[in-house]
Amino acid sequence: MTDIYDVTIIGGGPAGLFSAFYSGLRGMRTKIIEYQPKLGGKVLLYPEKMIWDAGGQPPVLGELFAKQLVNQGMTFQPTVCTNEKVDLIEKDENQNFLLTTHNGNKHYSKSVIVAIGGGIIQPRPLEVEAADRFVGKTLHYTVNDLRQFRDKVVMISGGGDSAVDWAAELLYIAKQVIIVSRRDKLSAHEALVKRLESSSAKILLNSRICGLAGNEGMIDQVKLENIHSGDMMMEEVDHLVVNHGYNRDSSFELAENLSLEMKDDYFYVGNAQGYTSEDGIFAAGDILTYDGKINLLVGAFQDAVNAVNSAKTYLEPSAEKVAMVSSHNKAFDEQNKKLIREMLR
Ligand SMILES: Cc1cc2nc3c(=O)[nH]c(=O)nc-3n(C[C@H](O)[C@H](O)[C@H](O)COP(=O)(O)OP(=O)(O)OC[C@H]3O[C@@H](n4cnc5c(N)ncnc54)[C@H](O)[C@@H]3O)c2cc1C
Repeated sequence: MTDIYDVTIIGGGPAGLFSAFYSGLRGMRTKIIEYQPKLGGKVLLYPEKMIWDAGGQPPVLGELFAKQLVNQGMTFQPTVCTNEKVDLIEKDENQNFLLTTHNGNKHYSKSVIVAIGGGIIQPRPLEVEAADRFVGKTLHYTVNDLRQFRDKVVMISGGGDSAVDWAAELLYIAKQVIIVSRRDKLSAHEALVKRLESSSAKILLNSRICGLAGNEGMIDQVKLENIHSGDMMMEEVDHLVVNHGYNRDSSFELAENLSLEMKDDYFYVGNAQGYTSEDGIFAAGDILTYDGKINLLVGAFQDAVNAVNSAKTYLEPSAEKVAMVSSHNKAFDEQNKKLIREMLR
């Protein structure tokens, strides 16, 4: 038999996870569909970055923050389907949504929250022969553990914000930081670039990596080419962090009778209440755009609350437009009693 959920959230990043928490709070049967094997969204790309601006939260590493997001998202035990990419959204004759994923699975829902952020994100690989031999050991696309770089020579390839961020952070940890960029200047926050320029970091501009030498996953040397003169040079390196940006796939198909207003081929234009141009489809997080939209965690959380409240009133027009504050919610009665007893002990 077809199992029809009240709301199905596409994307298990901050917006999707907070939507799942909030829809549970509002008593809606909820499902999350996420393409990656793990929930957490883009935050999983910066596990070792300190997050300072999440609001009411002490500075926290991305890894822990993602874990906390997932725990909160699971409060009301939504159904979670990972490793599934939503490819097609349709409506059936009863006005229920039918979502088909890349592996042919079908999901039925009365409403949908699109929380796909920047889409499915994969780091752009280093285009150098046999680079795969080093991935996970000394060639990194995300930084999972800063301790491995202690007193090592670390090369960072890329000249954008993330690359410069990492170079600045590694100055305090690595023996030597080398930053390599094809551009003729680093294009990141001015203050950070100045800090790097006046530090011990070696900055190699107009250069690209054209070869890696080493054995059993351990890089010994990186071969570089000056993109103007063609001159070659070798650098002795222990670890290589590649930050060449990301490939994004934010595509899915809509049935002919459905439409979502889009901007720049990937933002869904909606409003601050999460409404999109299509009845019953709401959006939250980085995929949504409207005047005043903030593409940060705090923005994703606010969007999530609004999208859930809009989905709730779409399903039950007489429902409160806004949920009560969480401490007043019956769902937490037992836990509140327990926590207060523990505090008073
Ligand atoms: C390097 C970096 C550092 C950052 N630092 C900060 C910071 O310090 N503070 C801050 O507030 N913000 C920061 N941000 C921004 C913040 O991470 C984003 O605003 C936030 O992750 C947006 O959440 P989201 O849920 O909208 O999207 P995402 O986090 O992108 O999550 C979307 C999820 O949807 C999934 N998905 C996409 N398409 C499909 C599909 N068709 N089917 C199924 N699943 C799909 C994706 O796999 C992904 O898991 C940073 C971002 C980056 C890239």
